[in-house]
Amino acid sequence: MAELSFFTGTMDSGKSTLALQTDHNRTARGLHGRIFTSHDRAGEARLSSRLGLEQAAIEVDDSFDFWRYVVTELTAGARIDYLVCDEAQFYTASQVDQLAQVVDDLQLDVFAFGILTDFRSRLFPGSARLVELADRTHVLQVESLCWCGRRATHNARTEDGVMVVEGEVIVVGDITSEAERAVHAPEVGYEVLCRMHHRRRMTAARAHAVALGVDPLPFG
Ligand SMILES: Nc1ncnc2c1ncn2[C@@H]1O[C@H](COP(=O)(O)OP(=O)(O)O)[C@@H](O)[C@H]1O
Ligand SMILES: Cc1cn([C@H]2C[C@H](O)[C@@H](COP(=O)(O)O)O2)c(=O)[nH]c1=O
Repeated sequence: MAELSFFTGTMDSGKSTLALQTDHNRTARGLHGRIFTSHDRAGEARLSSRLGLEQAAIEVDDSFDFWRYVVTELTAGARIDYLVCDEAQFYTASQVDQLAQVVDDLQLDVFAFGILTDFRSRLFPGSARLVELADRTHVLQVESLCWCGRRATHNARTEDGVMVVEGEVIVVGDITSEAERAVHAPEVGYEVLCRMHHRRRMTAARAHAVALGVDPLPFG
């Protein structure tokens, strides 16, 4: 039986790497897949991993129809055994419904990868629909860590180094390392945090400033 599988984890937990590995292992066994992504950091129609692997992919915008795409390809004689769908948090709920239809009515496996919540700790619509519809939801095994050492569960956004909780939901960007932050805090960056430090808006830089006594605790 074909399945709709959803693999989720914070930013930098290895989802894109697993997406590329999933495709690689199936291609190596003679299966034929299609790779999809949306707003990848490497640019349009690319699926990239921080480990340096990158692949061409089909860009999914809001008007893209998975069901129509697959049916058109199969009707034209193409062979498709599975779909790999990265950055699935950016897909619309209807697109996730189309993926479920592809699984049920065409018996193709669908492997979807994405973060669950945005910088405000609200579910992305695509991820919410995946949790509702997936046959299996897997949380990635490689744990990202908060600066305090706890498991990171939340994605924080920073603007000029300061954590923000208001703004556009989609802003493509990357995790900023401590070393990068020390030299230059980018306009928009991301940092993974545990829930407590996300609630308290306590990024690594802020914790450092508090420890040095130059920043008050965020109470009141
Ligand atoms: N220099 C490095 N050496 C080893 N592993 C790394 C390095 N840089 C990133 N990683 C690992 O790469 C993974 C992030 O990969 P990626 O697939 O891009 O994540 P995601 O798609 O979840 O954001 C993490 O598991 C991280 O530990
Ligand atoms: C939290 C959050 C993230 N994004 C963007 C930032 C990145 O471009 C991607 C996540 O990619 P990854 O492969 O999982 O690292 O999503 C966003 O647009 N809005 C957010 O709230």
